[in-house]
Amino acid sequence: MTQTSSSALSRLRLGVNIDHVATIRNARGGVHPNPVDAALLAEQAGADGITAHLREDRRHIHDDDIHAIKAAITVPLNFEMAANSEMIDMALAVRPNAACIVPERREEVTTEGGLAVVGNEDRLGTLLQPLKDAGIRISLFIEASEAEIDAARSVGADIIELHTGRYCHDDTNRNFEYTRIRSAATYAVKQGIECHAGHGLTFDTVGAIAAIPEMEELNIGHFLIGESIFLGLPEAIRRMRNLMDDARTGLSV
Ligand SMILES: CC(=O)[C@@H](O)[C@H](O)COP(=O)(O)O
Ligand SMILES: NCC(=O)COP(=O)(O)O
Repeated sequence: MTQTSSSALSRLRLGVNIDHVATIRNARGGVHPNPVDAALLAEQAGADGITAHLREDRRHIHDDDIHAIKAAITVPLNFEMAANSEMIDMALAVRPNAACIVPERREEVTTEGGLAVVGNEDRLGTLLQPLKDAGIRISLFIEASEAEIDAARSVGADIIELHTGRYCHDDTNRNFEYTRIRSAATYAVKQGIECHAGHGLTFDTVGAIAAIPEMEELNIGHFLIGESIFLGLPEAIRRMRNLMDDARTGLSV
């Protein structure tokens, strides 16, 4: 195995998800804190992209937030959305850099798993074609499995984002979950698909995922917004960025 400096690897991008700034705002039904301000602060602090999830129930991010964020930021917008025609229309109106298709269940507290692409290829392929025609990159938020990666490729996905929730939250099976994610990342890149990861990542869990050489982007939100209460958002981002960079220093491929 050869030692490769981190400079020889593509720089691992950090997408900051600002959903839960809107959660705090909505708690009082007002306008503060403004997710747009958070997105700009994150960009100034070194975020390589902004992620925002317009849920069908609008529990946090609202339609106006998406339009305002897209107009304000200069880094790419990763627009998270459910696989339905309402969100397709929204994505075509906003024209984000990427649309990340995530599963939604109104009763869920947060995303519970990956999108079921296997078995839904025809529906997803047809639904997402207008986004591809518009030049919007297609990202599918999936479980770490070769079958889901193959299905994602068959519907024209440019990117897969591997769900890291169980890896982050299940102390008993963390090694097993890590091995699944690592294998899936290697497989995805061999299939010509860009590999991202996200959900539940913290200062304690980001390192092993960041050290996967095929990983190109991590999307991190809830933990960073929580940490920003204590450290401030720029410092929380700075610490996460340093942990990601440290994890890739001296990587062997
Ligand atoms: C797909 C994912 O893991 C998150 O990006 C998603 O936004 C989680 O949903 P909430 O932000 O509503 O917790
Ligand atoms: N797709 C994952 C994401 O955007 C952020 O997830 P989380 O860090 O808020 O759990």
